[in-house]
Amino acid sequence: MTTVAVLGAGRIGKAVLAGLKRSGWPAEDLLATARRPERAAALESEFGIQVVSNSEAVKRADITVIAVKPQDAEALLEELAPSLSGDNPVVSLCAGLPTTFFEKRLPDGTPVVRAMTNTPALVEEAVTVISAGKQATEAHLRQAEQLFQPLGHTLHLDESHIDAVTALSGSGPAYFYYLVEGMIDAAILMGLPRSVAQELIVQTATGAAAMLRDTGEHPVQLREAVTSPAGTTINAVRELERHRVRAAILDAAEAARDRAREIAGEYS
Ligand SMILES: NC(=O)C1=CN([C@@H]2O[C@H](COP(=O)(O)OP(=O)(O)OC[C@H]3O[C@@H](n4cnc5c(N)ncnc54)[C@H](OP(=O)(O)O)[C@@H]3O)[C@@H](O)[C@H]2O)C=CC1
Ligand SMILES: O=C(O)[C@@H]1CCC=N1
Repeated sequence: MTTVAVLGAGRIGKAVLAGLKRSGWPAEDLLATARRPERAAALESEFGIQVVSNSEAVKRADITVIAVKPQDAEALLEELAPSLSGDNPVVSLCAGLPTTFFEKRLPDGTPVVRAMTNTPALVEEAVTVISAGKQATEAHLRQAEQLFQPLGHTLHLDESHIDAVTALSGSGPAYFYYLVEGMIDAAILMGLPRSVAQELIVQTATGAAAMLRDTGEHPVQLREAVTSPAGTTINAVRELERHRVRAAILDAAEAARDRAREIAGEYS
């Protein structure tokens, strides 16, 4: 079996480990790293896997997943480079950092795959996009895909799209939570008890998401089905338009995309 090492098993790294375990990956073929001993101990007890040093992890792994924050990647790569052979693929989850960032710092020929997933990975509802760096072949992409399949959906896209993907699906859950928070506030404003407000809005969000997924209809059609002539919904839609919510969403996504580009510039 392929040995997978997850370097920096925080929120996203843990989601990858959990997915692999759910898919039946043997615990003895999974390795993780952490920089604090208490985190290492927690990972060992939660997953029943070995937590080792970064250099030992890459020496033993057939495929290495980098799941540290972008600002921690440079130091990590300095530590790793002497222990990597250049044959085994490295999969980066770091927002903003291009595959060239890794290719420059790792031994010549190291195949690098860039991936962007999202936190619904924790409930097997992620969407992960993977892109090949210069030395990554179709076989490396398939290997990377195996890691993300247990987390939800996986798509392949050219790396030129990954900053946009980061801004949309990577950050996207936060935008939906923000909308849900606003709707819960509206329920409180109108006097509903907080416990009812939460249930009402979370189930409305879940139901609307299930309709989008299961009917295959365009969101406009689904919205029209809710919006009765001279009814209540159109009054709300008018307010959303008056407050330029759609323009705000476009601007917000572009701002996230631009931050991803800025990160690339900061750590080129
Ligand atoms: N959160 C999200 O929704 C998404 C995040 N990403 C990307 O995934 C990556 C991880 O994000 P996230 O999981 O949220 O971040 P976390 O901070 O939760 O996890 C990163 C982990 O890496 C550890 N770490 C840092 N440096 C080292 C090192 N040298 N050796 C071992 N461990 C180290 C950190 O340790 P410590 O606990 O000591 O800080 C931390 O536990 C980021 O690059 C991010 O851009 C991608 C998609 C979605
Ligand atoms: O906010 C971030 O930088 C990370 C990347 C995508 C989602 N969270």
